[in-house]
Amino acid sequence: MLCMLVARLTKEIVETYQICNPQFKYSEDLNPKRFLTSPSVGVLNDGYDNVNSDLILTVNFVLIHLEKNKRYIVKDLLGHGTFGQVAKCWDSDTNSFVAVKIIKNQPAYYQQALVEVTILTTLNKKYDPEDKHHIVRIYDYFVYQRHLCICFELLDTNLYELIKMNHFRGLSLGIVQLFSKQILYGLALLKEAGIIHCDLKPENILLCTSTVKPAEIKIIDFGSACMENRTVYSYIQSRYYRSPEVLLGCQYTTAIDMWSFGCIVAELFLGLPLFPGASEFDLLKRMIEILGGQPPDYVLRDAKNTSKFFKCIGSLQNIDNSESSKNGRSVYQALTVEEYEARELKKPSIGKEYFNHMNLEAIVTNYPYRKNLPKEDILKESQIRLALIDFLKGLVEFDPAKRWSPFQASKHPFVTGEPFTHPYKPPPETPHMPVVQNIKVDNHPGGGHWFAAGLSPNVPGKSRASLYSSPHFQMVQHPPANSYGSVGSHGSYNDSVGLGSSYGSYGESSNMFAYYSPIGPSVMNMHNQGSMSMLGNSPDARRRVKYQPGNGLGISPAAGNFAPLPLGASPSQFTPPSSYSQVSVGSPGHYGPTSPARGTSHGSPLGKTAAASQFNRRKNWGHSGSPQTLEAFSSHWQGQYLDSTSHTEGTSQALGSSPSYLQSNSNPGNWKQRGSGGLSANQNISSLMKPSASMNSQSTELVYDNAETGISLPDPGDWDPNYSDELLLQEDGSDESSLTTEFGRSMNLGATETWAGFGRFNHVSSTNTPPIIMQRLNGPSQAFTNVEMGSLPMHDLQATYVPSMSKHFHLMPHILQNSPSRFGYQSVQRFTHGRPPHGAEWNQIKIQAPSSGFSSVDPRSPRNNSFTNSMTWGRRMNPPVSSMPPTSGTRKDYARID
Ligand SMILES: Nc1ncnc2c1ncn2[C@@H]1O[C@H](COP(=O)(O)OP(=O)(O)OP(=O)(O)O)[C@@H](O)[C@H]1O
Repeated sequence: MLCMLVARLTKEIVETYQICNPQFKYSEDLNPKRFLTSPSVGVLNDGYDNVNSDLILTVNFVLIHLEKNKRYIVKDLLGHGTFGQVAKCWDSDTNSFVAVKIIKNQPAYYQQALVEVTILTTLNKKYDPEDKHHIVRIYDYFVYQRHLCICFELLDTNLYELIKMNHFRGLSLGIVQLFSKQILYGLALLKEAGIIHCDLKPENILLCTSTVKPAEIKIIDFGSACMENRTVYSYIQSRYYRSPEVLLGCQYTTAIDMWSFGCIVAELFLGLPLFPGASEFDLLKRMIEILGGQPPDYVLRDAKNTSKFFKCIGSLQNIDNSESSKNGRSVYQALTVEEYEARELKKPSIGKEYFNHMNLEAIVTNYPYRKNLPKEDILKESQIRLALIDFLKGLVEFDPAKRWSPFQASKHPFVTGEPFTHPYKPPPETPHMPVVQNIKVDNHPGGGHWFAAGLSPNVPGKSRASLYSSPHFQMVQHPPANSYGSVGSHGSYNDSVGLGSSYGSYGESSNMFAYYSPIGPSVMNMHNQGSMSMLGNSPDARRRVKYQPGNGLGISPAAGNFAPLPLGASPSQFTPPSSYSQVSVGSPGHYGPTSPARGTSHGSPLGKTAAASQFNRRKNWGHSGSPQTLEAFSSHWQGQYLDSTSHTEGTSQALGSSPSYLQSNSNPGNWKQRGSGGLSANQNISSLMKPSASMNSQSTELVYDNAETGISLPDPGDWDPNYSDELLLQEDGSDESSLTTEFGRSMNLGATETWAGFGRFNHVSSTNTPPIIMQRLNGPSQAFTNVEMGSLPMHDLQATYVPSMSKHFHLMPHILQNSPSRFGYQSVQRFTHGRPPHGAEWNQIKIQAPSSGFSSVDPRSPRNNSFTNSMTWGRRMNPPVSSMPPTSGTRKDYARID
């Protein structure tokens, strides 16, 4: 009887209502909507979009891929980034959940998101068809309601969240080893493809869903990635993970990802970022202190930003490429805080110190051991720690030419599990193509022949020698005249089984580097307005284009040698006056002193607004991810916690459980397990979290030791929601127009054709434009062109271009020069959680006062607000893990590009 009543009042409630009132009619449309997007007021795009140009999502909102007639039903929000929202969606065709990134309805975001589509598609299909390299899979993309939607495999918690769930205590060495290996595997693939991720950090590495691939991770977020031989931006990488060469404004290669990787490995072990610089000055200072060195003189000599951080105390003539600072005597000396202040007329932000020991060895060596670890296990772990120190040294190596490549790092005993007996000497990286012989001149109207000189556009001349000898340098085979853009034929991994094979050219039909767009201009209502240079219209972009120190190219971009091609659409173009008009900037190098942009636009409005939104996101968002993440993950790791001994016995099993490792011996570097080591595949993830006091092999709950919760964490005071224009305000002294144009051209993308206007892209109208955007209203009008995605040498194109792609040429995402990711990097730094000091075990770590309510935070700090809403930021006072709010998908807490 009761059952029937319950059924009537639940399952059959509609019928019950109809019995009570025959007039009653149920309509799903009348149900209250559960909004996932905030703000949820539709003010743009016929009410579909909010003021931020985000599609307003509700639970059960249906995203439709019209061409395929495929429906994705929105169920939850997984995260939010610069580009838009990521929703967990139900794919009824496959009966599975997927993650759909719904890009903001603005052209710059759209264009940049196409870069991610293109790069990922290429990586997936061409380089990793069997999904062995720990790179997220892209399934689909389409435009719905004028939003580009990118469908990915659904992943779980990111590594930052994992560390956070472990109360910012490091993970066990076994898991650090396991994850290191997997990340290296991804990085090896990127290197092979000549792609630099440019934003590698813990929150861009996600665990696979527990049911699919437990204990596997994948690298996400290729929205900032670029081709190694087409590095254009100088403003990349999130600060904590930023490499010295990027910080100094040098040419860079895939080695910058290896630096970030080293920072990540250290953080996985320590639970805290290794270099939590509150500013670039602070970052460099920490690097110098912790690593006990500084960038080599040949790097400093050619770097754009050297004078910002160093003074010259010797003769520059003594610098003989990489040999100069060999004897430890450098002609450069790092500025003190006072000297920096005197030079820059502002105090550098300096963050707190979190480690008592200020060098890498001591920090790792003295990191607290797991409580109650038997002496012999401590001894064993101490040996592995020595291997870790040696491993890290090869990764966070100042000299990019000496920094290990993924292949070299993969052979390190820390990764292979072999006993560590002496400092590791990496095997030589197989040289790629002989550089000069394989270089073909890239013909273009402007006549600049970067590659004729055997140079990547950004290689300062004097650094060439060492760059070539670097394991990271890979000269991409330049396309012969009748092809357009070979990705290169390099076999960098020739350990037992070298790849050694060519990957063909971009022109292959299978190769998605022939950028294409899921939609045509008509869809976006962009109108062909004829050829037009975009360069002058892109004030922001020029500030981010890589500076060209020296004259390594033998060509001065300012000399107008390059083609009069556009730079691309700056996001600033998409914060336009309410009615747009075209500005014709048609000649080479017109981004000059006469440009309204020069000297008048300070920084990126998009960056600033993004920073603000990031701030709000951190402040307001709860954790919407799966609460079972860790438990689910853990459930696949049943077994005893393995001490350091078992580490060396279990790795091969753990990895063996991964098809990647089983099947990858013929892959780059022959990643076959060399020794035993690491983890049991059945190991409980909770037990892997290093400082856990109680390692219950069966428990899926982490048990923490109160004594270990007193660790001081990076201070929330470090975080600054105000975007720093520090880097963006620099006058380069060169005209990057040509440079960027050339970048575009050399990608062999797009034809010289202009599309202008906004169509139905959202404008940010004057009524809802934040003041920071308003400052751009008098700037150049928006117009975006095919050329902004690069100009294709047409003879090359015709020779090899796949006809089916030609219709999409106009939307080739070459516009990445003006990437919103570049513009939108926020000044969000890593949030810090103070915990009460506790326990002698942590005495190597500086203790911060218990921070309930973060009383130690400067009340004037804007950050302070964010910490009053403590739940959003995670817990600070050591509550049990079971009460942790679910965290996946909301990790946007810190360490963005400042
Ligand atoms: N495949 C996925 N599965 C689960 N969650 C995901 C997936 N991809 C992204 N997310 C979540 O969405 C968030 C935003 O994704 P992503 O970093 O790709 O966006 P973005 O706009 O490029 O961010 P950013 O501001 O860092 O550039 C991620 O931090 C993550 O939490």
